[in-house]
Amino acid sequence: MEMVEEHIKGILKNRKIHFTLIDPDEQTPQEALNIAEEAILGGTDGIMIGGSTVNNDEVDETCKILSENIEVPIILFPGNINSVSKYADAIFFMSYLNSTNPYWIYGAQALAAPIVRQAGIEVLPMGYMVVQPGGTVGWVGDAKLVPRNKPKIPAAYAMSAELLGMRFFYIEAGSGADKPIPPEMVGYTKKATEDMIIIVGGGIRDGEAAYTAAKAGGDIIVTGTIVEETNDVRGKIEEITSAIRKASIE
Ligand SMILES: CC(C)=CCC/C(C)=C/CC/C(C)=C/CC/C(C)=C/COP(=O)(O)OP(=O)(O)O
Ligand SMILES: O=P(O)(O)OC[C@@H](O)CO
Ligand SMILES: [Mg+2]
Repeated sequence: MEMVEEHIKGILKNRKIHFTLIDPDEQTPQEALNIAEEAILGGTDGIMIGGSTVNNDEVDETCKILSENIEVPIILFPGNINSVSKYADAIFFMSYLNSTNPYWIYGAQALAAPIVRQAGIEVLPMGYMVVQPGGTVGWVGDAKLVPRNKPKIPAAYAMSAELLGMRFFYIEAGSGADKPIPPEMVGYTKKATEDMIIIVGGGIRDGEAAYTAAKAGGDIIVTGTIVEETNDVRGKIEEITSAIRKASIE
């Protein structure tokens, strides 16, 4: 397969992107494969593998079965240094920019670097920022959560992340958040950067919310919890991906 970053940029020339996040903690690898296949039929562009509490065997086994069966990119969204697998295509190599704990800002990255190089997977350098309510990842990551009414804060962080050479920036409301990232926050962040790929996730459950995030300036819209909750993965993802495509052409 072509390199994941090039693949993403190729799609972005024409439209915005949807990724499905699968938490390997929540189901067997075979069940994860079933979900991924349904999500692909629903139009998702890639599968992210991660969770805030996972172990390496779960990540490895889930990535392995996916890599043997699906064509879309498999991208690690690591919760810690044990979330690396050679069966993935790429990893969001992320720094948790609004953590108060140096481990999440830079310690984990230094510990993970040799493991990632050993795995031989593509690296996608990413700034990660968690906004209120923040959920489990806000708590686990000792975050100074961004207030929802301060849209310019992530914008300034994104600008600085771009200056440091990061090429992706993820604004996260927390998995299962009751409300997604406010659209004006996405908008300021997109405008503050020149070439960064802006990823938006947390609490997006339907076409309308996905449309809002894409329309506001999100390049990649992520949904995770919704596939754990619905019994119609394909239909739900179809609703979300068609809303993202609509936001892309308007
Ligand atoms: C660079 C490497 C390899 C590691 C650093 C990793 C960093 C900085 C992680 C930040 C902290 C963290 C715990 C992130 C988790 C992100 C994530 C995978 C969230 C999605 O998790 P879900 O599993 O949906 O949430 P729940 O655990 O609440 O279900
Ligand atoms: O589970 P949801 O709420 O879709 O959030 C996805 C992702 O942003 C979590 O890290
Ligand atoms: Mg989860």
